[in-house]
Amino acid sequence: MIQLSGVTKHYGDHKAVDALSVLIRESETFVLLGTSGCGKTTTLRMINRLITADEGSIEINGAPIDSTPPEQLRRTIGYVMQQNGLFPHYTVVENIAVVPTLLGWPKDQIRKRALSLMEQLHLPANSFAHRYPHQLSGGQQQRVGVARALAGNAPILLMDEPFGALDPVTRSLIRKEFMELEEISKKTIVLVTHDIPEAFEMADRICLMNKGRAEQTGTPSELLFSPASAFVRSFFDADRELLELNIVTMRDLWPHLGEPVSSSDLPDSIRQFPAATSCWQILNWLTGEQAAASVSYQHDIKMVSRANLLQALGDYKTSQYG
Ligand SMILES: Nc1ncnc2c1ncn2[C@@H]1O[C@H](COP(=O)(O)OP(=O)(O)OP(=O)(O)O)[C@@H](O)[C@H]1O
Repeated sequence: MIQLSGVTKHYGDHKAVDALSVLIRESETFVLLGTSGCGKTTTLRMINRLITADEGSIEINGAPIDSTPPEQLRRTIGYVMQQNGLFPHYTVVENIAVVPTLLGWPKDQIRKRALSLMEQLHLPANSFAHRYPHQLSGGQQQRVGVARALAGNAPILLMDEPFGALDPVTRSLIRKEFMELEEISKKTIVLVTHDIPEAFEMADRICLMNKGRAEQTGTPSELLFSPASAFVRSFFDADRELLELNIVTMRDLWPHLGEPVSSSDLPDSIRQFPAATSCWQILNWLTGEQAAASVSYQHDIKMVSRANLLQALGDYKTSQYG
């Protein structure tokens, strides 16, 4: 758990972060979202003491961060930088090994950990282990950056626009691979991004920042459907339809769909989706030859066509936005 209370940072007369209070829960992915210059990176870097707050306090599991020397604190907090921040004269393995080495792990344990991370991050050791950062593509460098941040098994991971420098295809691929890593699910992750779809895809909760302040903190669904201010509402306007399709699941639409059917009435060929499936995924399936899909929830099954899905989505949105 990370608690920021009334945290403020000035640069000269400019308040980069202004009395920010947020509680980041254990094992959640918490996204700091906002336009350029709103104070996201400054906030992130205050958590691992790369920047010192002028006012307010930051606690990790109830202990003020300034009660631990910065170097020691940073060994318990992984950090992925925007431009990977790899050491240019270290090989891939040496870069990944930095924190475990500082932690005094035995050599073979370090090597084993580095090789296992390389495998998980799709960097085969036989071709990548001894390369230097300049011999890697941007996507590969970013994978090494992630591996390095994970290597020491830190319970907290800070990520500053980790996929920001990549092209959209690589970006979405690496993001997906990252989210599938098993060890990620147990970590408390604080991620900085200005990319709204990325925030929605990754976040358990989002803090939308504006001029150093938190405009609203909540789940993606809360921010989208129950904006706390005109700023929050307009921030999502350009992406609203796509976000809605991605965020609303068949479970949400369940009361707005037709009556359940008996499984014996279903054609053999019909594809069945779980209720956690998003509207976007079902609509993509229904764009082909498919006229209908079925959705299961608890012990019931319902049929959906494109038309009744869109109708149910319209009803759901009316009930949410009012
Ligand atoms: N070292 C510094 N000296 C002076 N001003 C700074 C410094 N670092 C950041 N700032 C200013 O503080 C504000 C917040 O910067 P910060 O990097 O936290 O924003 P951000 O939301 O992360 O932006 P971006 O998405 O562009 O990285 C900006 O106005 C920036 O110009």
